Amino acid sequence: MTLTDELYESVKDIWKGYHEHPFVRGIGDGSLPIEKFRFYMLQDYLYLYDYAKVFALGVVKSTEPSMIRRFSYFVEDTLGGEMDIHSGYMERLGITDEEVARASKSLANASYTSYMLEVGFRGDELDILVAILSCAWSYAEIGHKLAEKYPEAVNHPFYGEWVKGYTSKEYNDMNDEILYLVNTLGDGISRRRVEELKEVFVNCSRYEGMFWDMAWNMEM
Ligand SMILES: Cc1ncc(CO)c(N)n1
Repeated sequence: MTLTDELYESVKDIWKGYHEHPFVRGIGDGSLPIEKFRFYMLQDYLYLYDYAKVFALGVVKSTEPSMIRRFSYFVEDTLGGEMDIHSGYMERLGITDEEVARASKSLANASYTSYMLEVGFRGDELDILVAILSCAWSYAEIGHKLAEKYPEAVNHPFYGEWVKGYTSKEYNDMNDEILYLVNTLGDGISRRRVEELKEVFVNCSRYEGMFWDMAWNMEM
């Protein structure tokens, strides 16, 4: 069993909850009220700046030139790739730069990003990749399952772009690369280390669940 198989095993019940979540299902069948999505988009936009910073901590913590470059590329891929999905929606939803500048993170968002940053400051490259993995991998899985369960979801006039973004080759390539790096760096680590990484993975997965609840309830 690879490290990522083992990590997956420890969160599969939590992840099942994402696929049944009313917010996620609402994106799939197009029934999600726009105001909830607007709330989510702004929060997720703020989230992604910190997510990029977690990758940036990987630049700081890495010693191998190839890893420094990988992390730097992930920073750029987040700010310039994934955030393109957001920019399109921000415009359509009328969320201006001023509104972003004035906005503050919800408690769930602030807790989640603080936790990931703390793992990044405290840990090494592998901790950083595992903290990131539950985000990247669960969104790839959500995109994939939505496209499978709701074949029309990608054509939805509003939510289609979101589903397309997270089922795109670029997004999935990045996730595959993180999976590969976790298994490579994690090859031969001690049981104790595996347990530490599982704790990070489970905590981040629980935070993902809180983020979906926060979005659905528009809860600051
Ligand atoms: C909260 C959250 N988790 C994961 C992703 C995917 O990167 C995202 N955009 N937002």
